[in-house]
Amino acid sequence: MVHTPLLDTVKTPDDMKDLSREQLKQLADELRTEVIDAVSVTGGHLGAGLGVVELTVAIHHLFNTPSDKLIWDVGHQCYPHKVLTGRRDRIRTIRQGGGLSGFTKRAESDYDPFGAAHSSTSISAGMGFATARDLDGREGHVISVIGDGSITAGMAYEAMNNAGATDSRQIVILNDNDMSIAPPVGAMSNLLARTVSSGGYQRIRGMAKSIVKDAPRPIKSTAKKGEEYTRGMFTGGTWFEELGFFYVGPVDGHDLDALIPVLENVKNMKDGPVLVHVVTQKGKGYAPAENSADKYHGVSKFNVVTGVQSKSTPNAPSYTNVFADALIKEAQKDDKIVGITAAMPGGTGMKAFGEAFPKRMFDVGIAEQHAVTFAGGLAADGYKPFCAIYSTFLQRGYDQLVHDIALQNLPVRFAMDRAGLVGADGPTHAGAFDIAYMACLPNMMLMAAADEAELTHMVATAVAYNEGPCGFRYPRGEGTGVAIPEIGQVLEIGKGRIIREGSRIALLSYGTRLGECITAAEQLETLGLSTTVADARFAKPLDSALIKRLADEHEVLITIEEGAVGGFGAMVLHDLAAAGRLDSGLKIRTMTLPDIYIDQDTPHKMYQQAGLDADAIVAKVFQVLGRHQVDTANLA
Ligand SMILES: Cc1ncc(C[n+]2csc(CCOP(=O)(O)OP(=O)(O)O)c2C)c(N)n1
Ligand SMILES: CC(=O)[C@@H](O)[C@H](O)COP(=O)(O)O
Ligand SMILES: [Mg+2]
Repeated sequence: MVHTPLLDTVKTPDDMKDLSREQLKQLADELRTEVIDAVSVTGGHLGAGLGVVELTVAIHHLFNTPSDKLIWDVGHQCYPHKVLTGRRDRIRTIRQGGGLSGFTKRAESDYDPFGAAHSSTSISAGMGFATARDLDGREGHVISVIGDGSITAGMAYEAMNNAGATDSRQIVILNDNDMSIAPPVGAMSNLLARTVSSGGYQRIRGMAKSIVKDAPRPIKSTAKKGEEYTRGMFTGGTWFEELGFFYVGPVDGHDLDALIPVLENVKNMKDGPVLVHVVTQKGKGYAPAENSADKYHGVSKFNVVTGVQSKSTPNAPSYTNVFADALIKEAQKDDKIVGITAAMPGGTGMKAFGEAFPKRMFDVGIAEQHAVTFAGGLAADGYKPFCAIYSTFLQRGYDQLVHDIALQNLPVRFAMDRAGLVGADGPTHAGAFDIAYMACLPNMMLMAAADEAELTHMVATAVAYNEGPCGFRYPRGEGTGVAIPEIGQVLEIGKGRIIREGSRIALLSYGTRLGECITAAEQLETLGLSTTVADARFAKPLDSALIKRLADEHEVLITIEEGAVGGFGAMVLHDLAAAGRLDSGLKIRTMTLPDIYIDQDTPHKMYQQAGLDADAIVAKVFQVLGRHQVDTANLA
């Protein structure tokens, strides 16, 4: 049991207001211990939270949350914030079914004024709060905390460009730990590194003098030195100031003696946006995190003493690894293949690709919009770009998909990882919509892998398909354990396959629900219902001949997919309607994710809740036939 005498007295941030500096330091230590202990039993995002313990304490000590609005970018660093804001009793439920979300969530607490999980939204949202406050003539502060990784995304620049031209009071805290999930990339990252390493550059203007007047001596002398620097010096401060922000920093984000006076002065500023550049260490205060390459960005349960994470032995390779291996093999034969990731080299398998082909892999930072159009340019000039982006994050590049890729019919290949429900990350990360948002685009060719072997074939098919853009989707986690071919075979475009032949019920699967369909078919068979199972492979172009055959030769046709309404099932309905096949007595149903956001749980339970497992398929068949499942005697 963790010994936290001071933390025990903090039920809400109000209990922190009168704490002395020494007590706040003790509180930070206890808070760090509590977060480490909690994540050791739940797993989750750890390194980012450890890096902002002091910052979280300082903000809640100084500002009047929840009346003042505190907006965490991404929200993966919010565990210390949750502990201090009345959720400590549930912190060991974080990311579990029925428990706290792993991100900030409006429905969860008044202290989470804006939900997140996708990055780089906090400055825009903060500006919205600041503007609403100003329009109402209210008082109060708006604080957005954004990381050095997240500030690389276009949306953050759009927000700064807008906010910097106003005199609306808004505080942006740039939490610079020189890390994204992987090491950060890009010119902004270089600029921040130069800014931090240049140390005593801080330029002082009238306001900054008051900012440093309460600061401890080392900061004061740094600031004084800063006065002597010439105006044209190239520093991060200059850059943000050119954009209209009052820049303060860099400040040691683990030193409450530095942080509190600086934030206190910033709090007293009257007009305009201010950016406080805080330097922190990801994983701070926990040696295994500090010393690991990924700073314990996301961990499974672990032993607090050793830092060793529990690892379940996989039964099969992950889809991500199968994709990466297949692409590497294809790239050995075809030097036009290049890989692109938007700050997720490990998660998408692009790290392995980059190790095999250092000059042919591009990590563009958190910049999905740019990644898509960058791929478009490469494709337009003869390359075969594989843009590997999680389904949920590709949403951010949607106009680029439409306008830059599909409309121009450019052969960019979209490898859409994390398709379907993902588990602990919950609804923000569910790959729910890509079938619908991709299938409606003219020129787009679309596939979904039913297992690892199919994924290998789809990689080969995507390499061979140069007529226009295409996408293929596959889920998070391990595959089914089927044998993986050494090299994939090129599939016939728009042709599905029959997995098992039956006569009365037809199950048409798109993606990895195929296994559940086969299980359901076996159950139905034992109940006397002869069932065909087909794997559509393609959502676009659809295998109209296969669909027609299933419709013509069966009493019931059910489509199943790991996606939202408006996706594969809707495509099949359109196809049948166009062929006049909905005018007759065909009993057709579409099984999709329900039209709700499903909270985090194990993927198994989430699919159960979604009604997309074998039992639900069997139940659906009985419902269509108008029979109760227990009434098995007269089924055949
Ligand atoms: C739009 C989007 N793309 C990718 C991600 C995945 N992602 C989550 S956190 C993260 C790194 C963020 O780095 P930074 O903002 O510096 O925060 P840190 O983890 O270093 O505290 C990434 C790439 C995301 N959440 N949203
Ligand atoms: C916060 C965030 O967006 C990532 O850290 C994400 O949680 C990673 O998900 P995977 O574990 O599926 O790579
Ligand atoms: Mg960072």
